[in-house]
Amino acid sequence: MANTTTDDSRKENNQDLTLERSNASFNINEITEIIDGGVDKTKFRKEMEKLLFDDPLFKDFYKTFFKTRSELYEESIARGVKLFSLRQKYKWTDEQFEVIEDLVNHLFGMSLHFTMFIPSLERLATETQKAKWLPLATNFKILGTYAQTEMGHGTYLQGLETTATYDPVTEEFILNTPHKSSMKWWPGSLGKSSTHALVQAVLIINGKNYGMHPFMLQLRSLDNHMPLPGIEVGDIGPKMTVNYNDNGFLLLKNVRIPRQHMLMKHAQVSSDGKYTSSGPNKAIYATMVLVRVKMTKWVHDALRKAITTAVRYSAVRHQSKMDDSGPEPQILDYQTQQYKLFPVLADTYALFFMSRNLRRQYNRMMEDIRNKGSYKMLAEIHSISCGLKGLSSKIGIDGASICRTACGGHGYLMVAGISEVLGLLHSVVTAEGEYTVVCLQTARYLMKQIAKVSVGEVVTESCEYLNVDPQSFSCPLQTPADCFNLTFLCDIFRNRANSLIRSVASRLQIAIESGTPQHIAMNNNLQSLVRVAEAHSETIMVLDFTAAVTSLRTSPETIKVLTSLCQLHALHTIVKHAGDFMETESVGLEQIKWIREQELKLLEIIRPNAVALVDAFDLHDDSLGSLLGVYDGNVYERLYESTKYNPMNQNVVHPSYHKYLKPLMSGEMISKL
Ligand SMILES: CCCCCCCCCCCCCCCCCCCCCC(=O)SCCNC(=O)CCNC(=O)[C@H](O)C(C)(C)COP(=O)(O)OP(=O)(O)OC[C@H]1O[C@@H](n2cnc3c(N)ncnc32)[C@H](O)[C@@H]1OP(=O)(O)O
Ligand SMILES: Cc1cc2nc3c(=O)[nH]c(=O)nc-3n(C[C@H](O)[C@H](O)[C@H](O)COP(=O)(O)OP(=O)(O)OC[C@H]3O[C@@H](n4cnc5c(N)ncnc54)[C@H](O)[C@@H]3O)c2cc1C
Repeated sequence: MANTTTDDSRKENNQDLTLERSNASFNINEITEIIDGGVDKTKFRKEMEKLLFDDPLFKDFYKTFFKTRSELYEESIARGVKLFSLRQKYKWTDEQFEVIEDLVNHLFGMSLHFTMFIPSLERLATETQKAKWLPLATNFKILGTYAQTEMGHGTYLQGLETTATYDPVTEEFILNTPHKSSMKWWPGSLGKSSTHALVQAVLIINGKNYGMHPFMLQLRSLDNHMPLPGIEVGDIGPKMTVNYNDNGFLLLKNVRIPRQHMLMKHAQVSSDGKYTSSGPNKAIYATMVLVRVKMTKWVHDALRKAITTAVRYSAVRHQSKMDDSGPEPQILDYQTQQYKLFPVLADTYALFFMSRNLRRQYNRMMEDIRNKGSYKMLAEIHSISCGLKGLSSKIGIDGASICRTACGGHGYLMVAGISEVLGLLHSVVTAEGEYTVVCLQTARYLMKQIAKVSVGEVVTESCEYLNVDPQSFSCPLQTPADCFNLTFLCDIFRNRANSLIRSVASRLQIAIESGTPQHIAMNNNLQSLVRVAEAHSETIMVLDFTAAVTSLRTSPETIKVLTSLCQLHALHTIVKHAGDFMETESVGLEQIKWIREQELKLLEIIRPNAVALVDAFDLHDDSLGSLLGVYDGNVYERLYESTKYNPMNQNVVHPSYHKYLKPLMSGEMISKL
């Protein structure tokens, strides 16, 4: 039976949805608990939904679509302040706060305070610095952001131009953004809200450039919020989405800060200007790794909203006829609709299991760093998280676009909620490392791993498949039924990635050995390098999903339905990249035909459980933020109701009629020309 997180005061459930729900072959609560992480966590989430969505500040998400930017900003600050106060009152942990962030769609002001500012202090500050700033930050005496990107450089951190020049006489750093291109541009909550910023700037001592380092900078007075001397700060303007957020710009002119305001956990400057460093030189990039890991889960959160909307709407929407004498079918019954939506549904689940595993690996790495001072896993986690952040954002954008179009005209309305999801996903594909750029980081790592294999060195866990010689591989699919064998499918993914990696590595080696300068050889293979990063990341996703479904401790019915999704995720990914799989002889032409047939069979298998599989995400209507995807399915009534909130309908006759249309129609306008 369905969970009861929706607003019961509303109408009767739509009959189609009721029937769909009664047809489910499994207990949706089992999946809900897996996704929440256990019964207690489901209970906590439901309590939080009650707490939040009884409050008008967090209710009826769709009304935000009718607001101006300034109203959106103000409302988001009110939400942020409420959430921060509740966090303190109830002593929510970071993990619990992440649940809250998801419930409210990250739609609250100052979100970077907890997403980046505090984690940066935790990772980059010394114990003394932490003792000073963390209590101020966690008690909201200071509100912070992460200011790294500049107008001229976001990707290439070695090209940053903001300078922090050490003055040993006063024991201060002097901060400057010397050119227009050096101004900080993009940091969230910088424009109007933050009192402080973690500024990444190039450290200069005695004229020597030591590269990017983190500095704590107070931006605004704590009395009246005015910018401090030498600081110009403001909002960068309307964006594709996240318009509630005051992403900002920042210019600095000879702003002096005490020496102790450089975050010195990994690098230190003594009072007489001596530079020392400890730990790996990329340790100052630590916060970016954390956010990339989190983003893979954010993509799952976003995509499950889009797919819930699209599947439920497809179950209540009837259109056209399959058979002249029959009724208009649910659009979900068209094979084409299923082929659009079920692979997205499968991807959404794949994203969940992948992001859960990535987070676990990240947590293990952090434990190693904290307890043993060991950074051994850092390179591996950096490489995996880059590729998976990139891949998940691509899957998210593609999937949400499909959901949008699958909802026809109504899907184009903002109140359908999918455009908002899509816009948010577009921010994820770019922020925290642009897609191509992060893929290339993964590819760089893969090239190093394959070089290790060639000299008999041990490779890291995610690359173990490189130890196999692709020459010894033969496609394990002997019959169409083999296409459902997850062990076979995993081997096929491993072989495709292995072959692609080896072939690019060998092309690079040949080019370099024949005298092509390394940077030219790299550039000539850049697209292939992105492709190997994608292949590697897709392999990880399939392996993670398979490992999860084959080790689940739940009912056979639930395992069965999740296994079908895992199979569909793998088969659909093969079909999307059939060229790659055939080129690497991971599958043959015959197998591709079987895979296509089996994919269609899976649509039929999944169809009876489609609604239950999105219900299992157990999204509260106020979190879903879509009038097409509401739990009760009364879509048309909701759409009509929404016109009441539309400011365009405030006056029956709009003032522009009197100003323009009437004079045109009466001839007055033309006679004036
Ligand atoms: C209905 C509604 C429904 C709605 C539903 C919605 C539901 C929910 C949806 C939720 C949506 C919410 C939306 C909120 C908005 C978004 C907020 C996000 C905030 C974003 C904040 C930011 O955006 S903040 C800025 C991030 N800005 C970058 O991300 C710069 C990229 N650029 C680099 O990151 C470096 O520039 C780059 C390339 C590594 C090269 O760095 P470089 O040049 O120094 O290094 P090289 O390439 O030379 O590499 C040298 C060696 O360093 C190694 N290495 C490099 N990085 C390393 C590292 N991190 N850790 C360890 N090792 C590392 C490498 O592996 C090499 O190792 P080796 O030598 O052994 O090979
Ligand atoms: C919503 C949002 C929120 C953000 N929040 C913050 C924040 O809080 N703090 C902060 O500091 N920053 C923030 N940013 C900035 C963000 O981190 C950068 O925009 C991002 O890292 C991309 O860098 P860029 O803009 O320089 O893109 P560019 O690097 O200019 O990318 C443009 C194109 O150039 C290509 N390209 C660039 N370099 C290479 C290369 N080496 N090889 C191949 N192709 C390349 C890219 O693939 C891309 O196609 C935010 C951005 C967004 C959109």
